[in-house]
Amino acid sequence: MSISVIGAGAFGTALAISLARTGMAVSLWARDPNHAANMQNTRENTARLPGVALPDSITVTANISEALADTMLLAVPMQKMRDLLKSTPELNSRLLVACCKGVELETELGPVAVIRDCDPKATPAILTGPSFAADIARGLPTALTLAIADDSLGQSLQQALTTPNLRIYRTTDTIGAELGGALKNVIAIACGAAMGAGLGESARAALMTRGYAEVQRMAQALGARPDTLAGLSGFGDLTLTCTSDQSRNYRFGLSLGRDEPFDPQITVEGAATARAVKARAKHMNIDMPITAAVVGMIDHNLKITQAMEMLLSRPPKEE
Ligand SMILES: NC(=O)C1=CN([C@@H]2O[C@H](COP(=O)(O)OP(=O)(O)OC[C@H]3O[C@@H](n4cnc5c(N)ncnc54)[C@H](O)[C@@H]3O)[C@@H](O)[C@H]2O)C=CC1
Ligand SMILES: O=C(CO)COP(=O)(O)O
Repeated sequence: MSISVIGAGAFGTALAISLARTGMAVSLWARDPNHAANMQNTRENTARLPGVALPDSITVTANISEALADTMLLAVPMQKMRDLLKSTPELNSRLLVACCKGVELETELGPVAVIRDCDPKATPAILTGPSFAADIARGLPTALTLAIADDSLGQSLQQALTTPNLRIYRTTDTIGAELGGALKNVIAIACGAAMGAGLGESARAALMTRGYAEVQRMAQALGARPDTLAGLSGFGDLTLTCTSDQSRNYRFGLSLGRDEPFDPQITVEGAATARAVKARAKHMNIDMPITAAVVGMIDHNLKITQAMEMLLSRPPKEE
Protein backbone atom coordinates (compact mmCIF):
# COMPACT_ATOMS: atom_id res chain seq x y z
CA MET A 1 0.00 0.00 0.00
CA SER A 2 1.45 3.42 -0.95
CA ILE A 3 0.44 6.35 1.26
CA SER A 4 0.92 10.10 0.76
CA VAL A 5 0.04 13.03 2.94
CA ILE A 6 -1.76 16.11 1.69
CA GLY A 7 -1.30 19.27 3.74
CA ALA A 8 2.06 20.18 5.28
CA GLY A 9 0.74 21.79 8.46
CA ALA A 10 1.43 20.44 11.93
CA PHE A 11 -0.62 17.25 11.67
CA GLY A 12 0.25 16.38 8.07
CA THR A 13 3.95 16.75 8.82
CA ALA A 14 3.66 14.65 11.97
CA LEU A 15 1.81 11.88 10.11
CA ALA A 16 4.44 11.87 7.33
CA ILE A 17 7.19 11.54 9.96
CA SER A 18 5.31 8.70 11.65
CA LEU A 19 4.82 6.84 8.34
CA ALA A 20 8.48 7.34 7.44
CA ARG A 21 9.37 5.59 10.70
CA THR A 22 7.74 2.41 9.33
CA GLY A 23 10.38 2.43 6.60
CA MET A 24 7.96 3.70 3.95
CA ALA A 25 8.95 6.33 1.36
CA VAL A 26 6.39 9.11 1.87
CA SER A 27 5.42 12.13 -0.20
CA LEU A 28 4.13 15.18 1.66
CA TRP A 29 2.25 17.69 -0.48
CA ALA A 30 2.23 21.38 0.42
CA ARG A 31 0.15 23.70 -1.75
CA ASP A 32 2.64 26.56 -1.29
CA PRO A 33 5.77 25.89 -3.42
CA ASN A 34 7.96 28.06 -1.17
CA HIS A 35 6.88 26.16 1.92
CA ALA A 36 7.51 22.84 0.12
CA ALA A 37 10.98 23.91 -1.07
CA ASN A 38 11.88 25.23 2.36
CA MET A 39 10.88 22.01 4.09
CA GLN A 40 12.57 19.84 1.45
CA ASN A 41 15.84 21.78 1.81
CA THR A 42 15.96 22.45 5.55
CA ARG A 43 14.42 19.02 6.44
CA GLU A 44 12.21 20.73 8.99
CA ASN A 45 8.76 22.33 9.22
CA THR A 46 10.05 25.41 10.99
CA ALA A 47 6.62 27.08 11.08
CA ARG A 48 4.62 24.23 12.61
CA LEU A 49 6.98 21.63 14.08
CA PRO A 50 10.25 23.39 14.83
CA GLY A 51 13.10 21.23 16.05
CA VAL A 52 11.82 17.95 14.57
CA ALA A 53 13.93 16.62 11.69
CA LEU A 54 12.21 15.15 8.62
CA PRO A 55 13.50 11.63 7.92
CA ASP A 56 15.31 11.25 4.57
CA SER A 57 12.51 9.06 3.18
CA ILE A 58 10.06 12.02 3.14
CA THR A 59 9.85 14.03 -0.07
CA VAL A 60 8.07 17.36 0.26
CA THR A 61 6.58 18.63 -2.97
CA ALA A 62 4.09 21.19 -4.26
CA ASN A 63 3.56 19.13 -7.42
CA ILE A 64 0.50 16.96 -6.81
CA SER A 65 1.47 14.49 -9.55
CA GLU A 66 4.60 13.65 -7.51
CA ALA A 67 2.50 12.94 -4.43
CA LEU A 68 -0.15 10.57 -5.75
CA ALA A 69 -0.58 7.22 -3.96
CA ASP A 70 -3.29 4.55 -3.50
CA THR A 71 -4.10 6.09 -0.14
CA MET A 72 -4.03 9.81 0.58
CA LEU A 73 -4.15 11.23 4.09
CA LEU A 74 -5.91 14.61 3.93
CA ALA A 75 -4.54 16.79 6.74
CA VAL A 76 -6.12 20.16 6.00
CA PRO A 77 -8.55 22.10 8.18
CA MET A 78 -12.18 20.97 7.93
CA GLN A 79 -13.42 24.20 6.36
CA LYS A 80 -10.80 23.79 3.56
CA MET A 81 -11.51 20.16 2.72
CA ARG A 82 -14.13 20.81 0.03
CA ASP A 83 -11.94 23.45 -1.58
CA LEU A 84 -9.03 20.98 -1.63
CA LEU A 85 -11.10 18.20 -3.21
CA LYS A 86 -12.68 20.49 -5.81
CA SER A 87 -9.38 22.11 -6.81
CA THR A 88 -7.38 18.85 -6.90
CA PRO A 89 -9.11 16.40 -9.27
CA GLU A 90 -5.99 14.21 -9.13
CA LEU A 91 -7.28 13.01 -5.75
CA ASN A 92 -10.43 11.51 -7.30
CA SER A 93 -11.43 7.86 -6.92
CA ARG A 94 -8.82 6.98 -4.27
CA LEU A 95 -8.84 5.85 -0.66
CA LEU A 96 -9.09 9.26 1.02
CA VAL A 97 -8.47 9.39 4.76
CA ALA A 98 -9.71 12.58 6.40
CA CYS A 99 -7.27 13.66 9.11
CA CYS A 100 -9.28 16.63 10.30
CA LYS A 101 -11.87 17.32 12.97
CA GLY A 102 -14.89 19.45 12.35
CA VAL A 103 -18.28 20.01 10.76
CA GLU A 104 -18.56 22.03 7.55
CA LEU A 105 -20.28 25.34 8.15
CA GLU A 106 -22.28 25.57 4.92
CA THR A 107 -23.52 21.97 4.75
CA GLU A 108 -23.32 20.82 8.41
CA LEU A 109 -21.51 17.67 7.17
CA GLY A 110 -18.48 15.98 8.74
CA PRO A 111 -15.28 15.17 6.82
CA VAL A 112 -16.27 11.66 5.66
CA ALA A 113 -19.60 12.99 4.40
CA VAL A 114 -17.85 15.87 2.61
CA ILE A 115 -15.51 13.42 0.84
CA ARG A 116 -18.55 11.35 -0.25
CA ASP A 117 -20.33 14.50 -1.40
CA CYS A 118 -17.39 15.76 -3.48
CA ASP A 119 -16.21 12.43 -4.88
CA PRO A 120 -18.76 9.58 -4.93
CA LYS A 121 -16.08 7.24 -6.36
CA ALA A 122 -13.66 7.79 -3.47
CA THR A 123 -13.40 5.36 -0.57
CA PRO A 124 -13.62 7.64 2.48
CA ALA A 125 -12.11 6.99 5.90
CA ILE A 126 -11.12 9.05 8.92
CA LEU A 127 -8.11 8.95 11.23
CA THR A 128 -8.86 10.70 14.49
CA GLY A 129 -8.37 10.51 18.26
CA PRO A 130 -6.31 12.06 21.05
CA SER A 131 -2.95 13.17 19.68
CA PHE A 132 -0.94 16.33 19.44
CA ALA A 133 1.10 16.61 16.27
CA ALA A 134 4.22 17.40 18.30
CA ASP A 135 3.78 14.20 20.35
CA ILE A 136 3.41 12.01 17.25
CA ALA A 137 6.36 13.72 15.59
CA ARG A 138 8.52 13.08 18.66
CA GLY A 139 7.51 9.42 18.67
CA LEU A 140 5.69 9.57 22.00
CA PRO A 141 3.18 6.76 22.65
CA THR A 142 -0.18 7.58 21.04
CA ALA A 143 -3.38 5.72 20.07
CA LEU A 144 -5.79 6.73 17.31
CA THR A 145 -9.02 5.50 15.76
CA LEU A 146 -9.24 4.60 12.09
CA ALA A 147 -12.85 4.51 10.86
CA ILE A 148 -13.74 3.02 7.48
CA ALA A 149 -16.85 1.20 6.30
CA ASP A 150 -14.94 -1.62 4.53
CA ASP A 151 -13.37 -3.59 7.39
CA SER A 152 -10.95 -5.63 5.29
CA LEU A 153 -9.53 -2.45 3.75
CA GLY A 154 -9.50 -1.07 7.29
CA GLN A 155 -7.32 -3.97 8.47
CA SER A 156 -4.71 -3.32 5.75
CA LEU A 157 -4.66 0.39 6.44
CA GLN A 158 -4.50 -0.19 10.19
CA GLN A 159 -1.36 -2.29 9.68
CA ALA A 160 0.20 0.25 7.35
CA LEU A 161 -0.31 3.16 9.77
CA THR A 162 0.85 1.33 12.91
CA THR A 163 4.31 2.03 14.30
CA PRO A 164 5.93 0.84 17.56
CA ASN A 165 4.69 4.07 19.20
CA LEU A 166 1.45 4.70 17.32
CA ARG A 167 -1.29 2.17 18.00
CA ILE A 168 -4.28 2.25 15.67
CA TYR A 169 -7.72 0.94 16.65
CA ARG A 170 -10.26 0.19 13.93
CA THR A 171 -14.00 0.72 13.59
CA THR A 172 -16.55 0.76 10.79
CA ASP A 173 -18.48 3.56 12.54
CA THR A 174 -17.37 6.57 10.50
CA ILE A 175 -20.24 8.71 11.80
CA GLY A 176 -19.28 8.21 15.44
CA ALA A 177 -15.58 8.80 14.77
CA GLU A 178 -16.10 11.97 12.79
CA LEU A 179 -18.65 13.48 15.17
CA GLY A 180 -16.77 12.68 18.37
CA GLY A 181 -13.64 14.36 17.01
CA ALA A 182 -15.54 17.38 15.75
CA LEU A 183 -17.75 18.08 18.74
CA LYS A 184 -15.08 17.73 21.42
CA ASN A 185 -13.38 20.86 20.06
CA VAL A 186 -16.49 22.92 20.87
CA ILE A 187 -16.52 21.63 24.44
CA ALA A 188 -12.78 22.35 24.74
CA ILE A 189 -13.46 26.01 23.91
CA ALA A 190 -16.05 26.14 26.70
CA CYS A 191 -13.63 24.48 29.16
CA GLY A 192 -10.82 26.84 28.20
CA ALA A 193 -13.11 29.84 28.72
CA ALA A 194 -14.14 28.60 32.18
CA MET A 195 -10.52 28.04 33.18
CA GLY A 196 -9.42 31.36 31.68
CA ALA A 197 -12.04 33.20 33.73
CA GLY A 198 -10.97 31.40 36.91
CA LEU A 199 -14.22 29.45 37.34
CA GLY A 200 -12.31 26.43 38.59
CA GLU A 201 -11.64 22.75 37.93
CA SER A 202 -15.09 21.68 39.16
CA ALA A 203 -16.74 23.90 36.55
CA ARG A 204 -14.51 22.34 33.89
CA ALA A 205 -15.45 18.82 34.98
CA ALA A 206 -19.14 19.78 34.78
CA LEU A 207 -18.67 21.24 31.28
CA MET A 208 -16.74 18.18 30.08
CA THR A 209 -19.36 15.77 31.40
CA ARG A 210 -22.43 17.68 30.26
CA GLY A 211 -20.60 18.48 27.02
CA TYR A 212 -20.10 14.77 26.49
CA ALA A 213 -23.85 14.33 27.02
CA GLU A 214 -24.39 16.85 24.17
CA VAL A 215 -21.94 14.97 21.95
CA GLN A 216 -23.83 11.74 22.62
CA ARG A 217 -27.27 13.30 21.95
CA MET A 218 -26.28 14.74 18.59
CA ALA A 219 -24.07 11.89 17.40
CA GLN A 220 -26.46 9.10 18.35
CA ALA A 221 -29.34 10.92 16.66
CA LEU A 222 -27.20 10.85 13.51
CA GLY A 223 -26.47 7.11 13.82
CA ALA A 224 -23.21 6.98 15.82
CA ARG A 225 -22.57 3.98 18.06
CA PRO A 226 -22.24 4.66 21.81
CA ASP A 227 -19.06 2.53 22.03
CA THR A 228 -17.36 4.68 19.41
CA LEU A 229 -18.21 7.83 21.36
CA ALA A 230 -16.81 6.24 24.51
CA GLY A 231 -13.57 5.41 22.67
CA LEU A 232 -10.48 7.30 21.57
CA SER A 233 -12.20 9.46 18.97
CA GLY A 234 -14.86 10.69 21.43
CA PHE A 235 -14.25 10.49 25.16
CA GLY A 236 -10.49 10.07 24.67
CA ASP A 237 -10.04 13.18 22.58
CA LEU A 238 -12.49 15.18 24.70
CA THR A 239 -10.34 14.44 27.74
CA LEU A 240 -7.11 15.48 26.04
CA THR A 241 -8.42 18.61 24.40
CA CYS A 242 -10.32 19.93 27.43
CA THR A 243 -7.36 19.56 29.78
CA SER A 244 -4.23 20.53 27.85
CA ASP A 245 -3.01 23.95 26.90
CA GLN A 246 -1.23 22.31 23.97
CA SER A 247 -4.71 22.36 22.40
CA ARG A 248 -5.45 25.37 20.21
CA ASN A 249 -9.19 25.06 20.86
CA TYR A 250 -8.60 25.07 24.60
CA ARG A 251 -6.17 28.00 24.31
CA PHE A 252 -8.69 29.91 22.22
CA GLY A 253 -11.19 29.32 25.04
CA LEU A 254 -8.64 30.50 27.62
CA SER A 255 -8.26 33.76 25.67
CA LEU A 256 -12.06 34.22 25.59
CA GLY A 257 -12.22 33.67 29.34
CA ARG A 258 -9.41 36.14 29.95
CA ASP A 259 -10.74 38.71 27.48
CA GLU A 260 -7.47 38.52 25.54
CA PRO A 261 -6.98 38.59 21.75
CA PHE A 262 -6.19 35.36 19.87
CA ASP A 263 -4.12 35.06 16.68
CA PRO A 264 -6.68 34.54 13.87
CA GLN A 265 -4.07 32.63 11.81
CA ILE A 266 -4.13 29.72 14.26
CA THR A 267 -6.34 26.80 13.24
CA VAL A 268 -9.24 26.57 15.74
CA GLU A 269 -11.64 23.99 14.32
CA GLY A 270 -14.17 24.30 17.13
CA ALA A 271 -15.26 27.84 16.24
CA ALA A 272 -16.85 27.15 12.83
CA THR A 273 -17.92 23.73 14.04
CA ALA A 274 -19.83 25.25 16.97
CA ARG A 275 -21.82 27.40 14.53
CA ALA A 276 -22.53 24.45 12.23
CA VAL A 277 -23.54 22.16 15.10
CA LYS A 278 -25.78 24.77 16.69
CA ALA A 279 -27.61 25.14 13.36
CA ARG A 280 -27.88 21.37 12.93
CA ALA A 281 -29.13 20.92 16.50
CA LYS A 282 -31.83 23.50 15.82
CA HIS A 283 -33.01 21.65 12.68
CA MET A 284 -33.02 18.36 14.59
CA ASN A 285 -34.57 19.83 17.75
CA ILE A 286 -31.70 18.62 19.93
CA ASP A 287 -30.83 20.45 23.14
CA MET A 288 -27.16 21.59 23.05
CA PRO A 289 -26.86 24.45 25.55
CA ILE A 290 -23.05 24.37 25.91
CA THR A 291 -22.59 24.52 22.14
CA ALA A 292 -25.07 27.42 22.01
CA ALA A 293 -23.11 29.18 24.77
CA VAL A 294 -19.85 28.79 22.80
CA VAL A 295 -21.49 30.38 19.75
CA GLY A 296 -22.74 33.15 22.03
CA MET A 297 -19.19 33.81 23.23
CA ILE A 298 -17.66 33.72 19.74
CA ASP A 299 -20.31 35.63 17.82
CA HIS A 300 -22.24 37.71 20.34
CA ASN A 301 -19.65 38.76 22.89
CA LEU A 302 -21.30 36.70 25.62
CA LYS A 303 -18.99 36.36 28.64
CA ILE A 304 -18.32 32.93 30.09
CA THR A 305 -19.67 34.11 33.46
CA GLN A 306 -22.96 35.06 31.76
CA ALA A 307 -22.98 31.79 29.82
CA MET A 308 -22.41 29.87 33.05
CA GLU A 309 -25.26 31.72 34.76
CA MET A 310 -27.54 30.74 31.87
CA LEU A 311 -26.43 27.10 32.08
CA LEU A 312 -26.88 26.98 35.86
CA SER A 313 -30.34 28.56 35.80
CA ARG A 314 -31.82 25.99 33.41
CA PRO A 315 -34.74 23.96 34.83
CA PRO A 316 -33.67 20.97 36.96
CA LYS A 317 -33.26 17.72 34.99
CA GLU A 318 -32.59 14.02 35.46
CA GLU A 319 -29.03 13.13 34.53
N1 LIG B 1 -2.12 19.87 15.19
C1 LIG B 1 -2.55 18.81 15.88
O1 LIG B 1 -2.03 18.53 16.98
C2 LIG B 1 -3.65 17.96 15.35
C3 LIG B 1 -4.47 18.40 14.33
N2 LIG B 1 -5.50 17.61 13.90
C4 LIG B 1 -6.39 18.08 12.86
O2 LIG B 1 -5.67 18.23 11.65
C5 LIG B 1 -6.31 19.22 10.85
C6 LIG B 1 -5.24 20.17 10.33
O3 LIG B 1 -4.67 20.78 11.47
P1 LIG B 1 -3.16 21.23 11.56
O4 LIG B 1 -2.29 20.47 10.65
O5 LIG B 1 -2.81 21.23 12.98
O6 LIG B 1 -3.32 22.73 11.05
P2 LIG B 1 -2.22 23.71 10.50
O7 LIG B 1 -2.81 25.06 10.59
O8 LIG B 1 -0.91 23.44 11.17
O9 LIG B 1 -2.05 23.29 8.98
C7 LIG B 1 -3.09 23.30 8.04
C8 LIG B 1 -2.44 23.12 6.68
O10 LIG B 1 -3.47 23.01 5.70
C9 LIG B 1 -3.04 23.74 4.56
N3 LIG B 1 -4.21 24.11 3.76
C10 LIG B 1 -5.18 24.97 4.08
N4 LIG B 1 -6.07 25.05 3.07
C11 LIG B 1 -5.65 24.22 2.11
C12 LIG B 1 -6.15 23.87 0.83
N5 LIG B 1 -7.28 24.38 0.34
N6 LIG B 1 -5.44 22.98 0.10
C13 LIG B 1 -4.32 22.46 0.59
N7 LIG B 1 -3.79 22.74 1.80
C14 LIG B 1 -4.46 23.61 2.55
C15 LIG B 1 -2.33 24.96 5.13
O11 LIG B 1 -1.47 25.52 4.18
C16 LIG B 1 -1.55 24.32 6.29
O12 LIG B 1 -0.31 23.82 5.88
C17 LIG B 1 -7.35 19.92 11.74
O13 LIG B 1 -8.62 19.47 11.43
C18 LIG B 1 -6.97 19.46 13.15
O14 LIG B 1 -8.11 19.35 13.99
C19 LIG B 1 -5.73 16.40 14.43
C20 LIG B 1 -4.95 15.91 15.42
C21 LIG B 1 -3.84 16.65 15.96
O1 LIG C 1 -7.20 17.35 18.00
C1 LIG C 1 -6.27 17.61 18.72
C2 LIG C 1 -5.86 16.71 19.81
O2 LIG C 1 -6.35 15.41 19.62
C3 LIG C 1 -5.55 18.87 18.57
O3 LIG C 1 -6.27 19.81 19.25
P1 LIG C 1 -6.31 21.34 18.76
O4 LIG C 1 -6.77 21.35 17.33
O5 LIG C 1 -7.24 21.97 19.71
O6 LIG C 1 -4.90 21.86 18.89
